[in-house]
Amino acid sequence: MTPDDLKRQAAARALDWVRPGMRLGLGTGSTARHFVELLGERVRAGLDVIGVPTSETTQADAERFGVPVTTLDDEPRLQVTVDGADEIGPGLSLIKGGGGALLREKIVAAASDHMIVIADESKLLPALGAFPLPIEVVPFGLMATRNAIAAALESLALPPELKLRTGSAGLAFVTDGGHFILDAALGRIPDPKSLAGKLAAIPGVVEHGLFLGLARTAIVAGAAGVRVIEQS
Ligand SMILES: O=C(CO)[C@H](O)[C@H](O)COP(=O)(O)O
Repeated sequence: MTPDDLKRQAAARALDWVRPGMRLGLGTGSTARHFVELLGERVRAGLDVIGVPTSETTQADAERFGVPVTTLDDEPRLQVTVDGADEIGPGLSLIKGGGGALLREKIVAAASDHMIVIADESKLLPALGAFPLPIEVVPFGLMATRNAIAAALESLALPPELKLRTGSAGLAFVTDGGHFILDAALGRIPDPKSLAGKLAAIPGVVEHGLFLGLARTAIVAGAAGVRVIEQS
C-alpha cells in the first residue's frame, strides 16, 4: 500500500460524514484532492451538496470532478470541512500550509461547524514542528517582518531559521492571496499556543500554519487500517 493509497482511504472514510444538502469546505493538497474526486463520484450519482474550495487549485479540481462550488460570501457558514494536514499533533493540533493554501484553509475551517482532517499515518506525531511551519506574510516590508518573526522565535527559544518559499524558476512563491510564505524550520514546537499568539501579533504576518482548536475529527489511514480520532 503506497502513501497515496492511504490518503485515498482516509478521504473515502470522510464521505461517511457527508449528508445530502450539506455545505462543505473543500481542502487543498493531494489528500483533499482524493476527497474532492470521490465526492464528485457521489455527486454524479445524485448527491446534492455544494462546496467552498480553499484554493484556486481545489476550485479547478472541484469543477473538473463535477462538485458544485460556491463562495463563503454566498454561504458564510459551512457544516463540514474536509482537509489534509502536514502534521497532526496532540489534541488534533495541526501544521498546515505545505501546499500554500493555509490562509483560505483557516478561514474556511473557522467558518465550519466541524473540521475533519484526513491523512496517512506518517502525519500523526507526538509533537508539532518537524515539518517547517509556513508563515504567510505580505510582500511589503518583507525584511522587517522576517526580523520580527525571527525575534519572536528567539523569545521562545526556537531557532530563527526562516526560508522564503520559492516556486517555479526560483522566484518567490505567491499564494492565492498575493502573499509570500516564510517556512520556519523549528524542529519541535513545545508550546504551539504561545507561538501562534506571538506570530499573530506581528504586523505583516497574514496567517500562520498552526491550526489549534479547529480540527474535531482526524481520519488517519495506516497499514493496520483506518483510525478515527475524535477531539472532545
Ligand atoms: O495544508 C495543506 C495545503 O496548504 C495541505 O493540506 C497539506 O500540505 C497536506 O498536503 P498533502 O495532502 O498533499 O500531504
